[in-house]
Amino acid sequence: MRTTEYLAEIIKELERSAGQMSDAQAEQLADAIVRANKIFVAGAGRSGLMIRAFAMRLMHMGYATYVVGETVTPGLTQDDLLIIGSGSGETKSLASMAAKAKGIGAAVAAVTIFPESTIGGTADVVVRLPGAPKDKSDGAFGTIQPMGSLFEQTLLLFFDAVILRLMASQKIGSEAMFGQHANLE
Ligand SMILES: O=C([C@H](O)CO)[C@H](O)[C@H](O)COP(=O)(O)O
Repeated sequence: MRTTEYLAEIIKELERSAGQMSDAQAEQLADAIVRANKIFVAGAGRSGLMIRAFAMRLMHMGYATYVVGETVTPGLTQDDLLIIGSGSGETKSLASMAAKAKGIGAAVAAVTIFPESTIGGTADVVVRLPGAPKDKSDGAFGTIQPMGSLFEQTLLLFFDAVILRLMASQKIGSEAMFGQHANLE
């Protein structure tokens, strides 16, 4: 296939994925974000890149948002929310982070392919997204893409949809958000 044909196939996969998501689960995540004092996000590898993009938009909206592991990230408290993006739901560092956050009394949200995973089972709010886990992308999960690519793309688009949902409910527009954007870049 040509590159543009692969791209068309990826877009078809994403359209199929969109039809498999739950609005009720998305609402639970949006509610948890609005209720939280501070929001922490965590993810490994490519899933981590996608959740960092989400953190930036939450910051643009005025939410106190931190990426776990950054030098300036403060401590988590019981009034806070930890959002983890993990396709497998089994990434060890994230599973232990979720357990620690629960021990502190914070709310934990997981966005994952597998709600029954270790991280999904620990979380208070679970959003299931379609996709193939990184070690089993053999066609059985309806994707031609390698490893966790479909999940990771879906994660980015899902988070952008959550941002639009929050912008509407909190009545915050793009111009106000741009006012929060980094001016030292
Ligand atoms: O980077 C990744 C890999 O490229 C899969 O496509 C994963 O996102 C990373 O290994 C984290 O895995 P999950 O926690 O299962 O998302």
